[in-house]
Amino acid sequence: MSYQDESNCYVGSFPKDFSYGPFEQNGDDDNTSLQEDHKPRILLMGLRRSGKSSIQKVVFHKMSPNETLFLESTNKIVKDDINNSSFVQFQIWDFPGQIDFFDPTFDSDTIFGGCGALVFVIDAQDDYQDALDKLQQTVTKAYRVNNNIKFEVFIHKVDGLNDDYKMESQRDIHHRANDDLAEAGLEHVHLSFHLTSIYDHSIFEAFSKVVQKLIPQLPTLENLLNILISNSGIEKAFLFDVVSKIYIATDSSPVDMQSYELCCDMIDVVIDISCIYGMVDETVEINTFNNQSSSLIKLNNGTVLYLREVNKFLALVCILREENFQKQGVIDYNFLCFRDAITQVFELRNKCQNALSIPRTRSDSPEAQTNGAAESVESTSDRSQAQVP
Ligand SMILES: Nc1nc2c(ncn2[C@@H]2O[C@H](COP(=O)(O)OP(=O)(O)OP(=O)(O)O)[C@@H](O)[C@H]2O)c(=O)[nH]1
Repeated sequence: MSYQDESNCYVGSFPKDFSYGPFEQNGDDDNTSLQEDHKPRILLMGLRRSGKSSIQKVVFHKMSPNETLFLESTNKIVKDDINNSSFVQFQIWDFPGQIDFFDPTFDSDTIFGGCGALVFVIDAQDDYQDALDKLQQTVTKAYRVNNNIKFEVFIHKVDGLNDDYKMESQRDIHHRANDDLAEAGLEHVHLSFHLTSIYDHSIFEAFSKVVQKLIPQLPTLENLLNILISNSGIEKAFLFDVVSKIYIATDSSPVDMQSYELCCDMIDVVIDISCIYGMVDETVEINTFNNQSSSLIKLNNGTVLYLREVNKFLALVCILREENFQKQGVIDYNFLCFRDAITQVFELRNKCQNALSIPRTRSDSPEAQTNGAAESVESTSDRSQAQVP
């Protein structure tokens, strides 16, 4: 199903109210709350037409890859708030390709200061020398402001390349990008490289890895998954954010792309069936993916895919051998323990967030506003920088 920007339409398999909220949030919007501005930010940067907006729309707004052909060029920073009750909470800022760091109105302190990860997109189907120059400039500028930023390079549009050329490009880009950084005296800065395309699952996999680096609870989640699989005879388990299909954690065994794709497809199947045939009581809520949701698919190679809902936005998808599924009772019991543990992690996180937001809420009060100059300066400059000349 494709994306349509009309009311009452569906976003992929989901009713629109199941998505992350407004389709796009303009940086000029006065309603942008302080709290939103304090979420970790992922910046999408790269040359014009490298595919930044397409990535954001395909991964987070269920736009079909073919529809990205009609996307118009971005000419100002577009902020998109990715926010649900799961661990996936951040803002994505999509930058125009022609951004000029030397323009005096480009406030790099504000832009890079609150940034968690910077995704730099390189069009691998094009000559990438200019992109590499821009990458060096961008990393140098960003690192000077904030040395905690995770730098992620997406070698993008690899769908058009054969396997040999893909590997060759990756090696070449990796080499030249690191040489450029060394030249700038930044040899200690780590760049992570991902081969991506919006036409397959690679973009979801790459974004999963970016997002995971911004989840402080990741080691706990991985630990819980390790305990679950070792006690249940499971081969591989993914904890999915069902709206975006990015996995926010997996156990410590290596991820192979085919397993990930199978699990993604399973989520699509479950959501599609739930939305088409699920019991919908419109007076209560339209959500048919709920705590009753589970699914079992037996494959012809003796393995089983098993999905269980963890909460409204999270699902556990496991791959296991058919003979191990005979003890389903044990698996289900272990799953309930796992779900309880996840709930506790959530509660703890919410407590911490509430504790952090109390001083902020106080500073929003009228009397605090007269004294809280630093906070208000930050928010004002944040918005004024939403426009790029
Ligand atoms: N073959 C292929 N084309 C892609 C891919 N991703 C994006 N494109 C195409 O690349 C073109 C440019 O995409 P945009 O998302 O508008 O690029 P952008 O970087 O946001 O461009 P600006 O807003 O001008 O900075 C569109 O025609 C997309 O369909 C990909 O993975 N593979």
